[in-house]
Amino acid sequence: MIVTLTANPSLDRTVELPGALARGEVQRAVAVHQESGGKGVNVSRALVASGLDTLAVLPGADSDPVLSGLHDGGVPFAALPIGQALRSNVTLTEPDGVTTKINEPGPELSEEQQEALIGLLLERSRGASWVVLAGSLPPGVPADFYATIARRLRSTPDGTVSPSIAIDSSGAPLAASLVGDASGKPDLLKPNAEELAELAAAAGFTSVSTADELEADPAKAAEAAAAVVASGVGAVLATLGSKGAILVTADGAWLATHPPIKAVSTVGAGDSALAGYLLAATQGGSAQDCLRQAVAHGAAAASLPGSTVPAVHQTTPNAVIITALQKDSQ
Ligand SMILES: Nc1ncnc2c1ncn2[C@@H]1O[C@H](COP(=O)(O)OP(=O)(O)O)[C@@H](O)[C@H]1O
Ligand SMILES: O=P(O)(O)OC[C@H]1O[C@](O)(COP(=O)(O)O)[C@@H](O)[C@@H]1O
Repeated sequence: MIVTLTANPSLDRTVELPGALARGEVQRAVAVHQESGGKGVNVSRALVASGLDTLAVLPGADSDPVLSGLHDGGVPFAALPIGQALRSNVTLTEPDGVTTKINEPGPELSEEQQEALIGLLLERSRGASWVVLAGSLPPGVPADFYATIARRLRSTPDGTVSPSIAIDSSGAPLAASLVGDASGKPDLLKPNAEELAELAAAAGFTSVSTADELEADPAKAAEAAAAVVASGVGAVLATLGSKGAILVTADGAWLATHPPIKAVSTVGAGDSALAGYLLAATQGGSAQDCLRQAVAHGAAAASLPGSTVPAVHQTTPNAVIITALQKDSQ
């Protein structure tokens, strides 16, 4: 089973615009899509779509629309009531595929609620193969929340095998995943190009590049990711938007590309890519198999409206081309 934690879930509203976004003008939406979202929630939704065993752990009341959506969508979840409504995030999509996202901060979690959420996750993660810690942290939660959880997941007093840990976040919580001893560091990090640029800087990679440069130059992205792996992370799956993704481990570095698609909405594409990776990993796939399925899932998600996640049969892994890269860090 793959357990996901979304500390800051959201009701994702995607508004399709008839043309380019016109600031300061009134525009009429062509269509609106609404989905339960947040990074871990999306990973669980994508895994359910492909028939995998998963559980989404999150805060929220049973009556909250995010939880009702999970219930209606057949996504198993365990929720901690927090006495506050979850947030709504809005995405504006333009016909040429450009998306603009506005993410709310979300409800504050008290120290007691944070501890209760960790307790719920630890209890429900027993026997899990992977635990995914994903998304931004709500107000009040310290940046090292994921590192603390990773340590606690790995301190199994009865000697049972602890799950592999994946982290997909941004900003301070992402940088905090590189700090401290090995027990707080993830087996897998899933940054996008912007987050890889932040991570590489945090890992002390001196020839830091911008997100645009990393997307345009996969070899450079692999160098940046190798610096992150050298700091004690098991593997880095860095997604590079329409350029595909790279995977860097201690054993090698690879680039995966997919033939061009018509991008409809990229919301949830990164989360779908992570789900594709985990799908292949739990089926015993090699590093290259995992990367291939990640990019197949990401491309399929980007071609679907709103934050719709693809099932594996909607993906085209055979169309993905894998190339080996040099991964020498500085
Ligand atoms: N415009 C696009 N065309 C084709 N594939 C895309 C596009 N945008 C995203 N993808 C796919 O989705 C994956 C994740 O997208 P990316 O934008 O890098 O992540 P995130 O959603 O986390 O910011 C990419 O690796 C790629 O497979
Ligand atoms: O927690 P954050 O960083 O605010 O991100 C949450 C948002 O990201 C999403 O999970 C989509 O993520 P990706 O586009 O990176 O796959 C949305 O469902 C959600 O609204």
